[in-house]
Amino acid sequence: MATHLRSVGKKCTVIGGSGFLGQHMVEQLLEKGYMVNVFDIQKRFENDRVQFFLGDLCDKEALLPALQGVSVAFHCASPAPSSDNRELFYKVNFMGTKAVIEACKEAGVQKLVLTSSASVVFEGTDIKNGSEDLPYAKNPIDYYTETKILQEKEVLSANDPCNNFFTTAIRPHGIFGPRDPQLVPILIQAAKSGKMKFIIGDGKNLVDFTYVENVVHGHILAAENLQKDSPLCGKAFHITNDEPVPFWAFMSRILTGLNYDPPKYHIPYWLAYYLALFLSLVLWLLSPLVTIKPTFTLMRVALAGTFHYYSCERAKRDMGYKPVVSLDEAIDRTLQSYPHLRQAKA
Ligand SMILES: NC(=O)c1ccc[n+]([C@@H]2O[C@H](COP(=O)([O-])OP(=O)(O)OC[C@H]3O[C@@H](n4cnc5c(N)ncnc54)[C@H](O)[C@@H]3O)[C@@H](O)[C@H]2O)c1
Ligand SMILES: CC(C)CCC[C@@H](C)[C@H]1CC[C@H]2C3=C(CC[C@]12C)[C@@]1(C)CC[C@H](O)[C@@H](C(=O)O)[C@@H]1CC3
Repeated sequence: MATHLRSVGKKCTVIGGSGFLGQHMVEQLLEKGYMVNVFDIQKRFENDRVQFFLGDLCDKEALLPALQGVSVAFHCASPAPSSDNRELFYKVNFMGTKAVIEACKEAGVQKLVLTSSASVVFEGTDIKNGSEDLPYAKNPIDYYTETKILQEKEVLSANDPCNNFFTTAIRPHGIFGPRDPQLVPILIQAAKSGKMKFIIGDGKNLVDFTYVENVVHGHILAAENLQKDSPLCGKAFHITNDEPVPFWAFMSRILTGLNYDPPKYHIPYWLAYYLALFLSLVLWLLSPLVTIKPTFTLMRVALAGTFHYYSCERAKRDMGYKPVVSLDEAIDRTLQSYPHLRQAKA
């Protein structure tokens, strides 16, 4: 109730509001009484209560109309990690984020909440209950992560209380839920083509998978607690389900829930890693002739074979965060939302 009263009459803009996370953000913000603008390069849904602004976030002039009269901007736009396009990541995540910051300041937006990623500290080695104090990855595992680091640094250093401009970053990890175009669809595609037979490593590595509604909840709490002298100013926060789970148990639960066999043969982590490295070299050599998107990338193998779970104590302490949907419930809801990916029983 208190949250609802505080949010009445608030106007916000969701940059990237047509995306997976963005659409869920829009739905919950509307439910909480916010007036919502969406700025995105594409329009992917219809809603009379939302004002759409189509454009590229790299263009400050295009952003300005979407930010007029707005007190909070949520920036959750990014090229898809699978696009593997170095120039595009740099242009949108780094240069584009600079344009977002400039446009927010020019339009008089007071709060900017960035969707960063817990992967900004991940280098392919184990992280157990990692806090936000871990250093940024010195050797980020892919271009996407490299530019998420640049982006987060840019947003956090733009925090400027003297000019009434406050910034914060949310670092989710492994977002999943209805309409996710990435995790479940890629997994099922791999299963359909017979590539999900192997468990990389011993299968005991714990990781975070975070239900999209919890991620949205974290963003809204961040916006509502971001103000002068608050501990959120210029800081990053992990938002997770706070229930780390073995990577392969989670994958198996999704696969069996959609009637696919779970992987059962183990291959050593080092073997999968060198195979993915060899594959990426071959694809790089072939790249002038043909473009192939491999299922097993170095990033995916590293994520599948190591521990990577994070503490969300800082978010609990500074913004009163607590997951609103448990992992069990989240998996059930997600499975129910993909009837078209379910394999008919033989
Ligand atoms: N999905 C995950 O597991 C995950 C985990 C951690 C962090 N994140 C971050 O969360 C955010 C949202 O991710 P998502 O999974 O919803 O991705 P998504 O691809 O579904 O949505 C991204 C949106 O950004 C828009 N966009 C891309 N380039 C743009 C541009 N130049 N101008 C305007 N709009 C543009 C796209 O059209 C799309 O609607 C991203 O910043 C991503 O880095 C995602
Ligand atoms: C070995 C396979 C074929 C497993 C297939 C599942 C993968 C497609 C997903 C498992 C973990 C996912 C993940 C991401 C993408 C999809 C997976 C690799 C991210 C890299 C997407 C971008 C986010 O910023 C990352 C984050 O920090 O949360 C994701 C990490 C997990």
